[in-house]
Amino acid sequence: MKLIDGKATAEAIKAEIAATVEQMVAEGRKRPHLAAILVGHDGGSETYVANKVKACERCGFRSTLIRFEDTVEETQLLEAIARLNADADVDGFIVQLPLPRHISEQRVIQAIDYRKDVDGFHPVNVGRMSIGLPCFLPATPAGIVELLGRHGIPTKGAECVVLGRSNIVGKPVAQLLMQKHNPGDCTVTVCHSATRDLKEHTRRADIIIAALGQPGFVTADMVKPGAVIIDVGTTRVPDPSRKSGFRLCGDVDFENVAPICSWITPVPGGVGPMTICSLMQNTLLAARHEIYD
Ligand SMILES: Nc1nc(=O)c2c([nH]1)NC[C@@H]1CN(c3ccc(C(=O)N[C@@H](CCC(=O)O)C(=O)O)cc3)C=[N+]21
Ligand SMILES: [Mg+2]
Repeated sequence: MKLIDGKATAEAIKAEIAATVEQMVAEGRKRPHLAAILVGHDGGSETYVANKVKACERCGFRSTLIRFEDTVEETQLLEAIARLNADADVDGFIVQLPLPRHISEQRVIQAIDYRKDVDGFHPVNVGRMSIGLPCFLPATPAGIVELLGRHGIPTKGAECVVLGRSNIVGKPVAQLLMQKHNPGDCTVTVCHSATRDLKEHTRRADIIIAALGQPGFVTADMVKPGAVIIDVGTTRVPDPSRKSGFRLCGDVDFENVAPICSWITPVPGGVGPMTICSLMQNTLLAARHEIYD
């Protein structure tokens, strides 16, 4: 079994980005600028946004964090988005999800100028991705594809089973892996809560992408020996023995699955750091106007 070190891969990519940024600055151009809107004080969201701010520093980007209480009205959020859309210094921004129930995530996402939508969640970017046009790719799927590519994991003709059908991971990663890309050219099956005989599918898979948010869901009996396992889960499970009071749990029973597979991503230190890194790559693309004018 070989471990896919997402943390080290992300560090290497951020070093490449930082070098590009210093070159831009030396040429007299402005630093890329990423903004984030954070609503409320959800522990996970706080951590992710803090990691994004840290990654911006590492890449030489400017970053701005805009906070709202979870009682914020949708109109106030839409106003903040309109200001970021109009701010010429901001190259890209994200609105951290999930949002409180009284706010429509779709209305919020659609208010973002798709040319600054570095999360790749706007319907224009989703649509362009699905027909293979240049666009901002969603960060987690892009990070997964990058991990496969940088580790030389063959995908052409591979049977790939995706567990989960969310708009931010399951659906887009299935799209990317079935396209005529390298990495790509997989035969993709998307499984979800209504799938019958799940094990029938997973046992055939050369690559399993677990993105359903259920700790330890993928067990050894579901995995073909030699398969590649990508674990997208990051559930916080209470753990009194930790100072934080919790530990991060992936969707894969790592202890029992790792010995039988060829490659596996750990949690933490696998897909999570790559997600952040893809966001930095998108912000650089936005600042350089490489996708939209
Ligand atoms: N608009 C929006 N865009 C997102 O990209 C987005 C989002 N909303 N909402 C939530 C999910 C989740 N997500 C993660 C980011 C970093 C880690 C990450 O850095 N994980 C570290 C550990 C972090 C920790 O210690 O908790 C790791 O796996 O090693 C994980 C998950 C981005 N998301
Ligand atoms: Mg909501």
